[in-house]
Amino acid sequence: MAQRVPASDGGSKKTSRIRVAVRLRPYMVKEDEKAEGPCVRGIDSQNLEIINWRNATETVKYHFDVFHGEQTTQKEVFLSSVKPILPHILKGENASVFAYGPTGAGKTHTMLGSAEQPGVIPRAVREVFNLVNAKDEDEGWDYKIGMSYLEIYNEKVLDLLLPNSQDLPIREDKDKNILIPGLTHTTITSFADFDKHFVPATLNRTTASTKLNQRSSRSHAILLIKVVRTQKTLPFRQQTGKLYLVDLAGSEDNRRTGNQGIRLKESGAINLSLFTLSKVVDSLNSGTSIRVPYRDSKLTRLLQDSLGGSAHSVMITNIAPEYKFYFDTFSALNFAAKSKLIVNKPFTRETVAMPMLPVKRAREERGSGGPGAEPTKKKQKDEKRPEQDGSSPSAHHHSLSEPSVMERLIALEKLMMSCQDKDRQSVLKDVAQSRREIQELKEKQREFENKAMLLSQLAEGKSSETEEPVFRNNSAPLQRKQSNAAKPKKQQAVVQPLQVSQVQPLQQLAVIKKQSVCVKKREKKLSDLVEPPDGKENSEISWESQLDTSVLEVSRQKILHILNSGCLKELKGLQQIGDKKAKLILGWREIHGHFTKLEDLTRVEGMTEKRFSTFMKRVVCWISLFPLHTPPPCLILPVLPESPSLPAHCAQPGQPATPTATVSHSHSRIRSNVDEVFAARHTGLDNKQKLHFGVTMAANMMEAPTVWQEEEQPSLLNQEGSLSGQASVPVPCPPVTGEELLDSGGSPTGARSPCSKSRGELVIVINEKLKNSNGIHSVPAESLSPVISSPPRRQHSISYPHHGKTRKGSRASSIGYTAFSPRPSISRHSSIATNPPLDRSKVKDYLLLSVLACFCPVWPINIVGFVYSIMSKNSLEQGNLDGAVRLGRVAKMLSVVSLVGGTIIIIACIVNLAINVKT
Ligand SMILES: Nc1ncnc2c1ncn2[C@@H]1O[C@H](COP(=O)(O)OP(=O)(O)OP(=O)(O)O)[C@@H](O)[C@H]1O
Repeated sequence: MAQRVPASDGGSKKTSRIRVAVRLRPYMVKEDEKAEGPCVRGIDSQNLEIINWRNATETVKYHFDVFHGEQTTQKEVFLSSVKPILPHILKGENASVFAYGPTGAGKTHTMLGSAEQPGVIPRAVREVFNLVNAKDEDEGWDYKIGMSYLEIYNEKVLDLLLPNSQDLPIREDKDKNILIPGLTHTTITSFADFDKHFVPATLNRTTASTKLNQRSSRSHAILLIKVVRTQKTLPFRQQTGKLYLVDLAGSEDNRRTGNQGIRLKESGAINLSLFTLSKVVDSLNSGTSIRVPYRDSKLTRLLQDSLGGSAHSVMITNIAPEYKFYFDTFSALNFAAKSKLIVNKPFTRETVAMPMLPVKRAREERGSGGPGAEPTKKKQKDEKRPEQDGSSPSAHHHSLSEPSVMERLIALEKLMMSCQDKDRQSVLKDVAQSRREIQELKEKQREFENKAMLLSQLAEGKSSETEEPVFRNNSAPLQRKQSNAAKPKKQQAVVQPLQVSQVQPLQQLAVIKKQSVCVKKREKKLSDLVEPPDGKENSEISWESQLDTSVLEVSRQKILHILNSGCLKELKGLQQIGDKKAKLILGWREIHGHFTKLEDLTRVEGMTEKRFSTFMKRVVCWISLFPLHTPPPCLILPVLPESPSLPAHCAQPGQPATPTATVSHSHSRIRSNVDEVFAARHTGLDNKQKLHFGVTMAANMMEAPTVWQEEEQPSLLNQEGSLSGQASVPVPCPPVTGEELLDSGGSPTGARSPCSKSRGELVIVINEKLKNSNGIHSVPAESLSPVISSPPRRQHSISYPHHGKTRKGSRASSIGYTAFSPRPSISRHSSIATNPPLDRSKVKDYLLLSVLACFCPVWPINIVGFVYSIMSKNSLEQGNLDGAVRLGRVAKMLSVVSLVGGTIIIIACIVNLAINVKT
């Protein structure tokens, strides 16, 4: 969550008055200067005077922060007015520079300038890069710079980086931060990079010629430069500073501009927004007004932060010396004079990029039915305390956990996460190497934790039985066995982030379920837990407790990852997140930086606690079952010492014996990669039931192995933590049948229908090739149940019992996508898998054809065709290729019909005419 850290000076809360500079442009026509002389002139570097229109023998004097005379260069303006505020944005504070003044007074010249005389914008951006580059590496911060560019034209917010963009909405979050969901934000790495994006975007800005300015800006342009700096080490603080560079459109007297038609309309919008700006300034100055009318125009809404907000602001008021501009100049100076009284309250926007410790602890606390919110808060405070004083026992935990180790682990984890994108060969190498390193680090970490526990026990005088260590061990049960000889209660230690990594999915699934819950779960059905039949939502505990914390944590981190780095489309792919919410999330990110924890989502507009909890239920379940960025769902088959039989409570009356595969192994773990698992055929299932079906089956798959763990707790590891000897691998039947599924209440006895009678059939595809870098062997598919087939890798097998055939498609890793599909339905999933992505080049443009058709006398068919072709074009621009193709087809059809029909009509007319002429 973004925090407001007061930008303090010497401990006192800092306020910053808007700095107002006035710049007088030189005469454009030298003759004017000679003929009438200027109506305004500078007295010194801060004062100027203008002729009093009531009495021409008097002048009115003004005092500003800076006065730039006609001879002032662009560089001087930048150095004295703009450069001083730029360092603030590197500290997570906001800054804004806006040019104000009548049309033709030199605002664009000041802000943009020319190639020979670059203005504030290029100089400021270059300076930001200079400041970042000058930062010492040893300071320990990473800097990232990005840009957005928009214009407000006729009260529409348009993205200048995305030509032909639509009007974008302006939103405000709970913390009064203004955000524009959907606005393009581009990362820039150098000034040249900035130039590459900025120059063409500037050409997109609406300009036109008026009587007073050859190239008059018809819109307000706002360039946003965002600097995000992230600490390289724990606690990975992240500060986001924004620089707004605003070139306002000039106020216009339409009697003099000669505006008509569209120019007049533009002028009306410009004047109205500037009038609102002046009302805002008035109301801020009066100090009594209850409501500052920021919302009365888009301009003031966007500048809300800079006027009476949190930015360090500089206003450059441009004025012209000519008499014809007298009243504009006079009112601009009055506006500037009252603006300088506005006081802003800058603060640093700070987030923490990575959670320091696993969240599991919080859940454990809740699960223990213990303290409510207050004690939890207290605990959190306690956890923070060691950083400050380091005197409490828990301080030992922190100090002994050695940030450097944590950092290395996290770095390794990152490496492995990023490995997904690399070539598989190099990935395997990296992973193997990383695994070795992780193992070493884990050992080291464990040592520290043991010491930490010891110290804490000594300090608090409690036995290890009752003590709960700060770090929990979520490592795989097989590894834990080693140290579990004495079976201390919940003796858990080690490093959560590691288990997010790609190399660990099997362990994650192996510990998918707490042992005590697994049997109950068979009887109760997970579907009930995900969403109970009465429609009421279970408390968070009831569903979260069904998943292992490590899996839960991984899922949470995945969601967090998507929330923090996902594009609009990816966000929309999350359950419960529609277009609007995705945009709001993007906007929230814009303002606050990263989501530090999932609960931050509730701070996004419209995301109530209830919605959040539903969102979590669905998404966490799906992701935990089908990780998106990890390899396809894997199933760990439990390894038992000697052909163990299924525990009595797991045997189902009337159910065929659980098929068992016997495998000989001399390696540490037996691991079956269930390449893709899915169900087919859900006649009569609605979406909700399909969701239950998917979740239930997958959860059962993961649950099944732990059933045996409960009773047997087999210890197959030798000293090196590896397994030897013969092992039997029981492979469960699909644990939930279609009938069970439809009967969402479930049988109280937990008895299940035989697989053969099920309406939904689970097909497990075992990847025969699996023999991964770990030396882990797959379970041979032949030795498994008949329902388990072994198609080549990356093939998906769906069995339709009533068709008596199996359909195969190349649906590699598609389960992951299903987990993110807006409506998780298996049928949809299937369609995603079978429809290859459309090639953009295949979408044809029928605009010309439909325009031609418009000349045919078959109205309104041709007009409809024309409309369709435009819609197709729009869809293409919005990335909806499918829609574009469909609309294009209709457009083509209508246009062809129009052309053919029109041609026939024309020919008929000509023939008719010819006959008439003859007769
Ligand atoms: N300080 C200056 N020195 C030299 N030329 C200037 C200066 N200021 C403005 N000009 C020139 O005056 C003309 C009008 O300036 P500019 O377009 O920047 O005005 P503006 O305030 O942005 O007008 P509008 O609001 O209509 O866009 C331009 O040709 C510009 O080059």
